[in-house]
Amino acid sequence: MAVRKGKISRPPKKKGQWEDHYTRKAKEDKYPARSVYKLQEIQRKFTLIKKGAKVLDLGCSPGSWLLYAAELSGGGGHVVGIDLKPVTIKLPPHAEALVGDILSLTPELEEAFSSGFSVVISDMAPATTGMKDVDAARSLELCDMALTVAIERLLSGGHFVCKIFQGGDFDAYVTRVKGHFKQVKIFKPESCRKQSKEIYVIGIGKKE
Ligand SMILES: C[S@@+](CC[C@H](N)C(=O)[O-])C[C@H]1O[C@@H](n2cnc3c(N)ncnc32)[C@H](O)[C@@H]1O
Repeated sequence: MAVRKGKISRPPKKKGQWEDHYTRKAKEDKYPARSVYKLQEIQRKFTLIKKGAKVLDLGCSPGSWLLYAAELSGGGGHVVGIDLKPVTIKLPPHAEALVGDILSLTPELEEAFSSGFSVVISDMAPATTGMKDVDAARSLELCDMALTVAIERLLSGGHFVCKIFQGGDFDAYVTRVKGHFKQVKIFKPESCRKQSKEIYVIGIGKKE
């Protein structure tokens, strides 16, 4: 490895190094991100989003889950997303994306989320540092907020999907989810990158 001016110089990344089958497929299928296939696998296994569903999508940018959830719920449904970043893709009329921070909701956002949802999905991810424990702790903070939002806004019998970076508090989080849902499943979609610590906690049937 060549060393210059005290810095380690790494071989340049090849163009498209992180492109894989799912990235290419997302482009072909006209979704803005490969993450759509994770929700698709979850949907194929658990059938959580039905026609007419009212869905809240936390961490929705760039909009793949939002678009897919809107396709599943159809025109009779409604999908609302929130993210720190705007969604710039064209959405169908029954889907909307709001900009905001789930960790400090403004009264306007509280209002937009006020009515009963049949499904709350969260693919939120913190900006990663590469430090496993820090990343897991930040992910957990987002997951706890997603669970709070789900408990407050889901209809009885509603479902919850939440991405989490596995860390020391993972089991305790799953226990918290179990307190509010009739069934809880842990699922790692095939389309998750193999090196990723992410996994999905799925709460089925919110308790009364
Ligand atoms: C993996 S991306 C979501 C991809 C999305 N599901 C899709 O399919 O297009 C994770 C998102 O979580 C968002 N996020 C992270 N922290 C957030 C917060 N505090 N409030 C809202 N969104 C947040 C990020 O801005 C990022 O866009």
